[in-house]
Amino acid sequence: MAAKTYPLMSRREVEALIADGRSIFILDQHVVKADPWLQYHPGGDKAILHMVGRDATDEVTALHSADARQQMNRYRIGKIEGRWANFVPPIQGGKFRPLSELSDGSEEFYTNCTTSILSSTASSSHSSSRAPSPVFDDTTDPTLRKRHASSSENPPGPASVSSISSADADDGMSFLDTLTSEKMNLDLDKYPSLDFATQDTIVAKYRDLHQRIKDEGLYKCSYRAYAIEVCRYSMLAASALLFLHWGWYVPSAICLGAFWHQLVFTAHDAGHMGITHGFHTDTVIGIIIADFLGGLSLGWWKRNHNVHHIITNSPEHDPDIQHMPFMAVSHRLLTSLRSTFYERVMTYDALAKVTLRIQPYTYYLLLSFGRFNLYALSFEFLLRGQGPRKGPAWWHRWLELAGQLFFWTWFGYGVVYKSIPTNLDRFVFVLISHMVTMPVHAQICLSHFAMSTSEMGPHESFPQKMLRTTMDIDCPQWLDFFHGGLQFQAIHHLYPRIPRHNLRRTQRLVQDFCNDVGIPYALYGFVDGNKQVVGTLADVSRQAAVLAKCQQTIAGRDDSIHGHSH
Ligand code: HEM
Repeated sequence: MAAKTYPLMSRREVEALIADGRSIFILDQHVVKADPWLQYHPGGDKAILHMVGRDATDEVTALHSADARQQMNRYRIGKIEGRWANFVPPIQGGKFRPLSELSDGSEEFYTNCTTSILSSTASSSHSSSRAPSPVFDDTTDPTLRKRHASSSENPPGPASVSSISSADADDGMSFLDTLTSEKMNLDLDKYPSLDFATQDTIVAKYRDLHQRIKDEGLYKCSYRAYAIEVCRYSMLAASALLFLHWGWYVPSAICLGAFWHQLVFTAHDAGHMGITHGFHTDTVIGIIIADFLGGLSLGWWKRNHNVHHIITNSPEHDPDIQHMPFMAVSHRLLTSLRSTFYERVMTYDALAKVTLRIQPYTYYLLLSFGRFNLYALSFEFLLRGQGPRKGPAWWHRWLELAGQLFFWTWFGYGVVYKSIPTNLDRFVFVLISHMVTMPVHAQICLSHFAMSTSEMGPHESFPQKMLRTTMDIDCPQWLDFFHGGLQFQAIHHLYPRIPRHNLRRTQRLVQDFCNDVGIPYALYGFVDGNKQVVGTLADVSRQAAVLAKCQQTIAGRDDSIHGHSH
């Protein structure tokens, strides 16, 4: 059968369709209109909305099976010629012009490219994607943008508060804007240029590497490695039951916590289709682990995590770094940003002003109670039906609800209520078993909290963004079971469906790739990585203190002006 041909579409035509409310992205040089599929999409609508107006080829390849990719052909409406220049998607504040506004032409095409880069730092909390950017607003051609002379001398890590001059700091917003510029400049210095030629080379090499990974069989799951995992899980579960039977509640709680801690890693693998690579099979494995054995919703986690993988470390869009009012890893959260994931303003309120000031000290304590919060979020997700209600994943919610019933029966009724005699013992058992899972929460935060949260615009390639916002943890191979594959986050973000037990082998290939294209590969020891995270929290805490001072000064100045005028 002859391959279907599609009409050639200009960037301007695509822009006009998006202005008209269509959800359009580019895949393999084709224009894909996803509107009819949005409500059926197992990955949720937000995952697609963050790709509108962009070339989504690398994101789509990373996150889908070959079958799903095949399905996307049904939604093709045209093709494009040449290099696609990404727009800022509407969900991120991008503005699109209907056809009537301007006619098509090369000059406008050029303006459009430039505009979308200039608007790169526009946040969804701004009314327009064309808000001036502190770094790019005096730039006319992004492809000509100069790297900073001092690039190699800049220390890694966040800009220090002391580097902000008092002139900048004389009002709160200019202080925060200066910080934003500083951090973006650090990234511009540290990472390859965002011009099209450089980014295209990175993408081409990233795709070559993907082919090599496939050729080397690194997508093949090691079932032997999972058999060892299952033995470990079974031993922990059996020990928890045995100790419970003997009335040794504390050792039992520790074993149960360790069992949950370990299970999370396999649920994560399954959630990424990283075991059998079958969407439904892996999801069912994930639901059995997360819901039936752990009482947490896999669907809730996927909904968050899918978006996190697409716009990693974006303060407005990535739910994994949105923990206001308890924690903030970016000074930008001090401006009450609007979360496009939660669809609400993350107010920097009176409570946040207190909690963020002490966040480096409360961080691990908060993480210790993380699992309780996850129950609440799971219930909300399942009861409100926030997951896909139609399409291939419609029934996952019902299986999850059955899983919740099962969990609260065996754990809530069977273990806590029936097997433990006193309320005090029950309380201690629940507390310890849940707090023992803290390292997994720390591990998740570790990968991203100390990495850049700067938005570098729509033309940054997928691999560069993933490596700029994610760090890996160096550990000896025998400790891999403790980190559960999450120590290879950067590699996992580049290729999320690679089975966990092959990530160590993939690491060497990725390191070569990074050296080749000049992207720094962030690799820290476990302790050093944690120090970086606490350092970032301390930085934001100090920035909050400076902001408060700026605001006090302004309030004082206003009062005295007011006083004089009377
Ligand atoms: C018309 C376009 C699309 C179709 C037909 C489609 C189809 C699918 C299908 C069938 C799955 C199930 C997993 C699989 O079999 O691979 C899936 C999952 C997923 N899709 Fe899409 N997709 C589309 C566009 C996108 C876009 C643009 C993104 C953003 C990068 C995206 C992100 C995801 C994610 C993150 C998952 C994982 C869901 C999970 O495991 O819970 N999809 N998609």
